[in-house]
Amino acid sequence: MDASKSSGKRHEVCFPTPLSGKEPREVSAKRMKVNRALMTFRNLFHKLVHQFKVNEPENSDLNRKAMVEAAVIMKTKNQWENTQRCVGGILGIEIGDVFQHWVELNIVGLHRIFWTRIDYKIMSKRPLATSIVVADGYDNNGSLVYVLHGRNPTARRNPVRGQITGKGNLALQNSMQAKSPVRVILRVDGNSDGAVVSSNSCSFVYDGLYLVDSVTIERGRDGRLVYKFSLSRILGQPPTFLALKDHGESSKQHARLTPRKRRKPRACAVRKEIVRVNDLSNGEEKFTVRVVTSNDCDQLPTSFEYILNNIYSKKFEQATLCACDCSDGCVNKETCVCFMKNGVKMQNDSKKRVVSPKESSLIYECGPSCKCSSSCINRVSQHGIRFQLEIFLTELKGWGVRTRSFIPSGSFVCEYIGEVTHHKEAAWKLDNEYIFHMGMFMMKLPFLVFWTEQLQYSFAGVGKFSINASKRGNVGRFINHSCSPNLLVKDVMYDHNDKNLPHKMLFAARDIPPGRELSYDYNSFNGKFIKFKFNTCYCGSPACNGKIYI
Ligand SMILES: C[S@@+](CC[C@H](N)C(=O)[O-])C[C@H]1O[C@@H](n2cnc3c(N)ncnc32)[C@H](O)[C@@H]1O
Repeated sequence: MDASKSSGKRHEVCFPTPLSGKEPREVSAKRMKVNRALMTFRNLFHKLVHQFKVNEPENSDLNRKAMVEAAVIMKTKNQWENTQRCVGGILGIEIGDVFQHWVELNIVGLHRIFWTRIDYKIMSKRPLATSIVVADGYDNNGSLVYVLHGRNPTARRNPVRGQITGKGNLALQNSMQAKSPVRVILRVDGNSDGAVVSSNSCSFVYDGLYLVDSVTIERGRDGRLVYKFSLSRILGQPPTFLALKDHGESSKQHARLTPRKRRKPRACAVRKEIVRVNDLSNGEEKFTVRVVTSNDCDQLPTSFEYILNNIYSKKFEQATLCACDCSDGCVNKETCVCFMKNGVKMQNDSKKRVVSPKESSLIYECGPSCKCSSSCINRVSQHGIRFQLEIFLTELKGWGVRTRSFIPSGSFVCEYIGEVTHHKEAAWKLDNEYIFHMGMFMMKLPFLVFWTEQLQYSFAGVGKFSINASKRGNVGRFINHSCSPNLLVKDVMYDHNDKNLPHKMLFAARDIPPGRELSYDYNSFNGKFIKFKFNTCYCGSPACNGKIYI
């Protein structure tokens, strides 16, 4: 029975949301808060899991326990964001954002209710749906179908035929009648093999605002009522990270995205793109680096030699780094001398991720002089790229790089590789777009004796060396600048001991969904350029300061 006939029309205009009228700065400030809350949660969660593993090795439900406890601790410290329930978009959260655990949805205010699929707000004494978590699928018309089960047939007070019961179901029906937008969060299956990562092998992706078009009520085989809500995505919203799939992509994790399996390509998705080069690295990288352009453009990047390691000028003396003699894969961080140099804060977890990318600017990894094997857990960024990356033509910034896989926050993405040269001999005075200036490590000064090496490093200035990737380089040379970047640059030492020549490693500053352009901040100290002259920045971020230093 159709409780409400759909008009059949797609909804063209976005409904007023809490975001309308907000200043771009307010939006980006809130986004930073949301990201900070997520980072705090993940650090706390990892710490608690570790603690529980030691104290309760028998407990098989440690992850869930740690998750709930971390969320409760944050709640008592008022560290949750967007704590008021509201209808529409949520400040600081963008379409395509990925969440690793259900409680993360609660902490950032996207879906305030725990473990229940429909969240609602009471308005004028009636429940109105605010958000739903969906794991169902799409029908042949491209509408999202959301199936809910009603009462047990043996229950005494069975509802009158056709009547909707349950607050959540009622809320969705009310949203349909009021034409009120509902946030849709897709539950995506995945496991931790480098694609979609989550401790409970599923993630959650914010897919934007939808309208409830219709509801049908049927009786299931077991006699229970089955409510089938049909929803359509409000047009005019950015395409989600599944746009790549709409164009015939068949990457490993796309196949796992159950909610969109049967979805038809949409008119608003990205233009048709053609793979021009299958692997720019010619098989050198572990994952292909392909080049794509739209079908009406056959441009290719200007030629350069793809290299996997920096090329140093012979003049540089590179003292040997002190090495560890661990035989346990460096799991004991208190005995590994390389790990110890990173200070008390742990730099990576067992999934080979930097736990908190913001913590330290200088990271020591084990290297060729160490006794440990190349699979030791303190060798995170020296084995090349770990995700499928793609070079594509941006509208205003020339070539750019985007990811084809989900990149979890804190993961190593790639190194900025090229020819390491002294400023005197570098071509940076010319119009060279591919120069990365290195920082300078301050030598220990008598009045700074109490400073740790890390602290001194943070106050270092611009150094004498730069990485020139104009003739030789890797995928890193194509990564553009953004004033709200999703990558962070870290200095990593592993094969030599000259702190003026660290490896410039790029790590994910947050979860990065497939299809998203990668960017870092050229204008920061550990960015690409010295502040000599600037061009107009086209990063398009609400926080854009309009300038990119070159
Ligand atoms: C290292 S290259 C990045 C790859 C480059 N887009 C290309 O086509 O090869 C740096 C150059 O990219 C351009 N670029 C990077 N980010 C930009 C931004 N946000 N706005 C404008 N231009 C940008 C500038 O021309 C800059 O000198």
